[in-house]
Amino acid sequence: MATRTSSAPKGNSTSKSGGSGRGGATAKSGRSSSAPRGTRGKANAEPQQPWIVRVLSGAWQGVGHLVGAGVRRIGHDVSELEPEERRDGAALFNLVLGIFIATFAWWGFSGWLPDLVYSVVNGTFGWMALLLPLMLFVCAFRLFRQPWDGRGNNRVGIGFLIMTFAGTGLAHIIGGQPTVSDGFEGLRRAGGMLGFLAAAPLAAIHTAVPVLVYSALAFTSLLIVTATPFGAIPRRLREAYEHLMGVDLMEDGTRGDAHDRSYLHENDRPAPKKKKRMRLFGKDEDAEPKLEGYVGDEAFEHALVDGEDGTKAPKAPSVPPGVRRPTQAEIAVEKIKAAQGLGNSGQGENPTEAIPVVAPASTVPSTPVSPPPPPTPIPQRTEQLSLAGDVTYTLPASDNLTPGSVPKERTEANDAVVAALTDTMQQFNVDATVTGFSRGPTVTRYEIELAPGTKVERVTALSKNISYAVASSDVRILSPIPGKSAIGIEIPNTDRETVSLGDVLRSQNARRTDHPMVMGVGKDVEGGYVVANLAKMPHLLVAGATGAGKSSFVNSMITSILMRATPDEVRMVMVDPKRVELTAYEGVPHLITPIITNPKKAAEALQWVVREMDARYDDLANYGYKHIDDFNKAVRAGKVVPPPDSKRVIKPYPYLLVIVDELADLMMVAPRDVEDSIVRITQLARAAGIHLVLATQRPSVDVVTGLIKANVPSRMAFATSSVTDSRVVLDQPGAEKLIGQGDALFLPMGASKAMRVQGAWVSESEIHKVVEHVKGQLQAVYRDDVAAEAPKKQIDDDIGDDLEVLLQATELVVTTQFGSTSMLQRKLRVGFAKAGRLMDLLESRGVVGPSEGSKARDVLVKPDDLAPVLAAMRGDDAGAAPDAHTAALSDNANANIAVGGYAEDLVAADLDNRTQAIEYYDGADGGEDDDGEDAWSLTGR
Ligand SMILES: Nc1ncnc2c1ncn2[C@@H]1O[C@H](COP(=O)(O)OP(=O)(O)OP(=O)(O)O)[C@@H](O)[C@H]1O
Repeated sequence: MATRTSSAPKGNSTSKSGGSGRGGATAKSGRSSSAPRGTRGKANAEPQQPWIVRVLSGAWQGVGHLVGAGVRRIGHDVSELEPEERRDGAALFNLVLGIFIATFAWWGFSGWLPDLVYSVVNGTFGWMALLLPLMLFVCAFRLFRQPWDGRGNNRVGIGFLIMTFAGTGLAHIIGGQPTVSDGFEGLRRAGGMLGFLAAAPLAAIHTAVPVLVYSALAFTSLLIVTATPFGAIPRRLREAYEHLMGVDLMEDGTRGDAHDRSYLHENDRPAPKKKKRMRLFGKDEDAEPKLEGYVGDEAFEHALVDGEDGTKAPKAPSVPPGVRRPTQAEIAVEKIKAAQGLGNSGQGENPTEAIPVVAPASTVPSTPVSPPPPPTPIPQRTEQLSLAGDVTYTLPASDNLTPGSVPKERTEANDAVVAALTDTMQQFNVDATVTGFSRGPTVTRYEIELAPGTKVERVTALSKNISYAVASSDVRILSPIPGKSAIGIEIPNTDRETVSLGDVLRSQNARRTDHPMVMGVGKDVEGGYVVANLAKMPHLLVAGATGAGKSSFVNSMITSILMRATPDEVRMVMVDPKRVELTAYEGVPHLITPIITNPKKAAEALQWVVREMDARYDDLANYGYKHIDDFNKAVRAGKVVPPPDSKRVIKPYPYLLVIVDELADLMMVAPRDVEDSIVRITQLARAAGIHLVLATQRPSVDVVTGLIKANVPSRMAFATSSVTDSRVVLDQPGAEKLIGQGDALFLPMGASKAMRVQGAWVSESEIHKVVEHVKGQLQAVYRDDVAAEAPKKQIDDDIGDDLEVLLQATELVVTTQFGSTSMLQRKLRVGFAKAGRLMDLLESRGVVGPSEGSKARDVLVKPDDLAPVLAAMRGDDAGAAPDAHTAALSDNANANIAVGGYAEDLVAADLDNRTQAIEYYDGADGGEDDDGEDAWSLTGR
């Protein structure tokens, strides 16, 4: 059986679009430049052949193509073979020979020629001559339809040869072991000449020996032809049984799909019946995926081992059988042609511009194209705070944060992926080209452009095949890339890079603003630095599975603030129920209260934040300002004057950043209180300069409730364990495909699409240095009212969950001056038992007198006294007049600025310095304070 030995591209891997688009052009020229050796050899030899040979050969080929075209249309259509891939001449030879032998072996034709051939064939193979036509037909069928599958065709051919040999040996034994003395006629009626030669020596030992040997050989040949490994025999037998009994093969789809990958249109998979027929013809459709499956498994195993021992990144993964991967040189040649005209216009300088696929990385080794951010220090701000004349607070020096590794723009791993993507597109006949890629620290986004008329769905439907081809389960497809007519395929880098917080804070955009609430977020997929203003978010939800990078993000955030903000600009409340994540910051002067580790205390601290917010709002309302920034500006300008009889010194309010490292722990302790506080803070606190950052590893609906979600507009989703969690955090899937360790989707307020970023990394030692610097200058002055004041507002235990309805009942009874249980029942629509309980509560609080049988009770509170009674029930400090309350809180707020235990007048004396300082950054940032300004921004590299 004539087969091609080298694997050639399968037929339909070639675009038939006539080169429409670059994909088509690339595919075509790629193929022609890599025309099969056999074809090329033939073309060279042709001129040397006599014309008669050429004519006959041409005629033979012509008939072969004609028959082949018909055979390829049998069942599901595989007629899209390229001319140079066909083996129709050889296939026709097998077919004609099979028919010829069948004429006398099966149908008994006679004549001098059949008789002559019959004598030869029958004399050589004996009874096996009956099977020869069948074998030749199978070979012809394969050659017509799958000429590209050289390996499979060779296997079938070799299997048939072994089968013939074993069959003749067995036939010789069964035919009575004729000897040469029985003559040619005697041998023909057994195993023929071949059978005699095969079996006679073994039969001399014992008759059983050739029987055993050739039975085993025949069985083995059957396995070879059907490509069945020994281990798969039971499964094959079961399948065969199911097949014959007409039972649906459960696994068939999978096998069929895997096989289809090698030569069928993706959307053109055969119906189960057709698959059945193909298998009955001995086609190795089951075998191919199995064999290739082993190869594929190996590739994945290699990838794993490589990853483990840190050796070289895996090469592009295996491709389906018979499909030849274009060489790097071919890719380079084609892409250089395609990319001509793009020039080298500063590629890499603009992070939004993908690197065109021009040459393999071997010629562009893993070197950065654009320079890393300058390692120059962050300029010291002019408003360094002078405290008490002899203490000057300086921000930590930039060199406390070490520079990260130099970013790479292209590595060999990227080129391997480009080759794998190109192959996949070709295999599935998708007319698309990989036009470039943008390498980020964790993932690279490959850009794919479609030829006109090619559907986007053709590519998106290939996501699993792409995952397979690049040996990664974390492939994410963006269609389109926002702002571009291209599909983006994000594939994790096998050689990840760490993003240093120092680099992010030294980037252009971070330097552009002095706003103290600006933090370094990380780097996006295009390699641009992402910085965000926490004041503009205005509240942030950080979620992700354990180990995904939340705490590292929170560390980066806090360190950013410590690097950029003085304690009088930003104050922090840190809640760390896990107890270990934030301990490094204990004692920094930016803290208002020691780090809170007790969830119950944390819930109370949130209530303090609500009170602080109310106090700030009171000031805003009293003095007629809408935002704390305006109020602060007015204070510095001396426009805010306290009432003449007040001793209060009005000072600017610092921003207040409340960080909760594990929201779930708080929600478990006091879900209602925590939710109420968070909702109140998030609804109003923006104008008051109070901002919440809530982190959780359990983004489920009982932790991140609908109310919390609705009021926390910015989201940072690290890798989640399920798509449901992703939806809870982002309202869209995607986070479940992230690869952990700082890989995140960032959805700042106002953005419609989440941005993929690699979070900035700050090491323990860097944190330590920064914290030491900060603590060395000032000691933290904690406010004891944060956790202490809250118990005052405790609601009595006996009221429990009935506070709201009790307040209504009190209002009702006092305003109507009618203490009737049945009235409460009617008006409040409660049952008798509840109304009776409410009346008992009212009696215990002195609102009504004791029961007097069926008569209504006396009401002891006059309508004028209703407000303090209600306040007492709520747990508010009833005695404090609203004004006094506000003033006290405001003084507390001002005390926040009194760092280092200095007296208030000292702080007041410093006001001028601070005023100037704060005006400086407000002025520099003035334009950004407008509503609607993005909370985040990107910079170049
Ligand atoms: N931005 C990053 N860059 C590099 N590595 C990171 C980054 N973020 C996290 N990692 C790696 O991932 C590990 C786990 O991160 P982290 O402790 O922040 O996860 P977590 O989500 O807070 O987990 P848990 O909820 O269990 O505390 C870190 O020890 C670090 O090795």
